[in-house]
Amino acid sequence: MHSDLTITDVRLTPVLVADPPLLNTQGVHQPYTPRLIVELVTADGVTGVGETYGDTKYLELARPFAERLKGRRVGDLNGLFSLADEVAVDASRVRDAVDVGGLRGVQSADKLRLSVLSAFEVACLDALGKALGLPVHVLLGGRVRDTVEYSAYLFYKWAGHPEGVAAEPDDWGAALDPAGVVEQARKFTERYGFTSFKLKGGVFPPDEEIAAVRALAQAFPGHPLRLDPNGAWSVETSVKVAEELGDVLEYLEDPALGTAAMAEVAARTRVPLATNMCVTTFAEIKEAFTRDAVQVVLSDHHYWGGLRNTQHLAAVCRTFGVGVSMHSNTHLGVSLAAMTHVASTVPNLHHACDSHYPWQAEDVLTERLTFQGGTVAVPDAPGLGVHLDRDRLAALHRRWLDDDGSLRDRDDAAAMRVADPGWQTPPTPRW
Ligand SMILES: O=C([O-])C(=O)C[C@H](O)[C@@H](O)C(=O)[O-]
Ligand SMILES: [Mg+2]
Repeated sequence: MHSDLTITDVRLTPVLVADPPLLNTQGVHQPYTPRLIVELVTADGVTGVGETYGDTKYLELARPFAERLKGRRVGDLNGLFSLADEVAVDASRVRDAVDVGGLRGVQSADKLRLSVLSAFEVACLDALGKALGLPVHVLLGGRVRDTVEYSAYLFYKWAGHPEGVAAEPDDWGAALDPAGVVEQARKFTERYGFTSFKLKGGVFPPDEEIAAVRALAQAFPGHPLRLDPNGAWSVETSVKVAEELGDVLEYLEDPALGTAAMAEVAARTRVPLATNMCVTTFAEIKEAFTRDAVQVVLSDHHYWGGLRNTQHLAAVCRTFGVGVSMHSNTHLGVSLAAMTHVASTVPNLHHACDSHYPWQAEDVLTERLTFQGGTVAVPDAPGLGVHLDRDRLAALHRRWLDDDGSLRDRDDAAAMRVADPGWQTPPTPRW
């Protein structure tokens, strides 16, 4: 085959995607969330697509990265890492604190770079797969399962965004107590067939969240349950919750903030601890694994630096007897396809992956990916196996263009201030 896989054009399309009023410990989701769609075009006219965070700090890096990509080949995946190193990160973008709108550990320049690189890596793999007539999972070594299991990602939520805020309505209703959480879980099972459940916690005092998980355990006996307060609890509170829910939890996710606190909790409970906050980079693995601070790492190909880095992470976890699964943040179908391809290739993936996708009624694809029995079938068409719907992409981009800038950077605390003007990001531990 003599196809010319040189990248001749790169298109960056920031979009704003409708998001329901989902609550977390920092605040509430904005009515629209920024995402970035990346397209690479090769000399032969093959287009590859990727997706990542769309906030300004990612766009700032994606633009120079895109310029540097032109003239390179889509198969040069290793070269992406040296290219990323060349892109300067504005120091003001890197704060020694948990991300204001993503709850995915401490921000660093490298993590920002990797979060951008990952979209280009996925787009390269998509283009390569299309050019070769092979699905992305084959380029990653081949799938070891035909379907990938996802869990129902339950959130406390309001019925709607605050009055006066422009937003798309949703049909999920409010969920602010145990009965509301169980009802939401039932909708998830009816609509998508999910059989395991994760509740986003850190929103209400721990006793209320314990009651919600107990109610889930009663409504869905024997089903895997997780609770994730995003580091909102002290070590003592974490241990207490672990004791009270030890008989029903598959794992407790990031009960306390940071490796030291997680190690202390882990030493005092038999409930496995999972994280997408204290192990978010390769550099954080050694200390966490040495201290036995976490038993499951939730990879996220966006900030771990792509699909191949996710496989590397899984191999490290396997070596150390640590479990692996996948974290998610608000995302569209391009990312769900990428997650599904890589998850299908990881032999040691024994927990259902997270996905926000059911919360996103909007997408940029001609055909949405579907969950059946809580699983997504691994696409076998060339590349990611998805196609962009240009009209939808243009409409979501138009929304981004029309925004006055207030929604272009996700900030859950700012969104909460619309309803509660005195709201500040709560200090941790909150309880
Ligand atoms: O597992 C997690 O920590 C997440 O999914 C982080 C997200 O930011 C979640 O808290 C959210 O969407 O509010
Ligand atoms: Mg989490």
